[in-house]
Amino acid sequence: MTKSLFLLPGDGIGPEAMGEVRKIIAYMNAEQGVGFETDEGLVGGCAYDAHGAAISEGDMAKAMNADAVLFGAVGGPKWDDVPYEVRPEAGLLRLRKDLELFANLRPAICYPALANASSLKPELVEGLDILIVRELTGGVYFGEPKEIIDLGNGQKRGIDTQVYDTYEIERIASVAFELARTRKNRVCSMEKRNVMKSGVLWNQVVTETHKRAFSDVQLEHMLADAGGMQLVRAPKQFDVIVTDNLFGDMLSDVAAMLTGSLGMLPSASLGAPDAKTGKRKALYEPVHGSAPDIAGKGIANPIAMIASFAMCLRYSFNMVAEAERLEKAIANVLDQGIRTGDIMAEGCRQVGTSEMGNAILKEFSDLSA
Ligand SMILES: NC(=O)c1ccc[n+]([C@@H]2O[C@H](COP(=O)([O-])OP(=O)(O)OC[C@H]3O[C@@H](n4cnc5c(N)ncnc54)[C@H](O)[C@@H]3O)[C@@H](O)[C@H]2O)c1
Ligand SMILES: CC(C)[C@H](C(=O)O)[C@@H](O)C(=O)O
Ligand SMILES: [Mg+2]
Repeated sequence: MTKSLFLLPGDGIGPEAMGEVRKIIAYMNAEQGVGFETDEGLVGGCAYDAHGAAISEGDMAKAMNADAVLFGAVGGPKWDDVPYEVRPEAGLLRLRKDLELFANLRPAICYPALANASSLKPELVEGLDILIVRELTGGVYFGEPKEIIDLGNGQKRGIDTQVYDTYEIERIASVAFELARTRKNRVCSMEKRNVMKSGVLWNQVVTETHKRAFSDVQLEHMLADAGGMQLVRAPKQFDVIVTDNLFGDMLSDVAAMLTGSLGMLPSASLGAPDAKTGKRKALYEPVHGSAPDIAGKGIANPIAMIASFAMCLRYSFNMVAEAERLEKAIANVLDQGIRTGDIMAEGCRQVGTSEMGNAILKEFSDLSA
């Protein structure tokens, strides 16, 4: 079986974090004979600089044909004034939409050694293990019309449209219920049915999907604003949270801070399994952005990117033991008190991006021996 990986490091700290994953891939090929075949392309601002588009057609085709895409981050102030259609973020949105990556899995795990790094009291986050399942190809991100119109009276109107069809809600709810069965068997669905028609439909379809095929899973509904509050009040009450594209974006950044830093949160963006082969298209992306404030300094935390690669091993290549070993390597390095600046604490040793990557690779290779 081929194992093709298409790497899109992107902008800002994206290439810095991806460099650490590249080392792990090289190690797995050289020492474990895994046989990953890698190729690389441009996405985001760097693609705009090279081709005038946030991703070229050639790189889109490569992403489409790869077994898995590894994505770094895009964006930055350099491209603040480029036309909206070709802004860096458009490259990521096109990848998600064209590859039909409707299910974005964002696990928020608080590693024991980092309970003190969260902005919340340690007892609230110790042992935290929640999974946000974010709908990724619908909602207000892609709904039409999406425009700014001139009203002709000195006023303009900005329009975004929140749209969800039954099948979109059904398939993301099914993913959440299936994943809950492998965890604590609980799903909390978040929408705003008190204000939004799409929220009313979301609530109905999740309820019906549950009744039809997943009644063994415990289901709860919560208004998304209250859900945000509960996430910081008592986050451990949740197991799996399923929500729409925009609420999922915001709630996952909130969840990131429960784990200590945005630099800790990985994600997997998955499509539906192919009817014939069972294979699903997939892109693995840290939740954080290009972090322009620290880009180029060699101090970014590469853990979100490395943990995204662990998700790739698990979901795209069924290399579950290797994924667990890589996650254990991350936990061990944190236990040793090795920290990048964003999760630095008293008594720990502060390191840069590549030193953190090297420490994780060493643990990974020790655990593999
Ligand atoms: N997936 C993506 O490519 C993605 C995601 C979010 C934002 N963005 C883009 O990134 C740019 C910057 O956005 P932003 O500043 O709102 O969000 P950001 O995630 O880039 O940064 C927010 C804060 O978190 C810190 N941070 C983020 N990742 C870190 C890491 N790995 N290690 C240490 N610190 C880290 C940053 O230094 C910054 O202070 C924007 O252009 C935005 O559109 C891209
Ligand atoms: C960069 C941006 C398009 C993206 C999103 O809004 O989905 C990011 O914030 C994320 O969380 O993945
Ligand atoms: Mg976001």
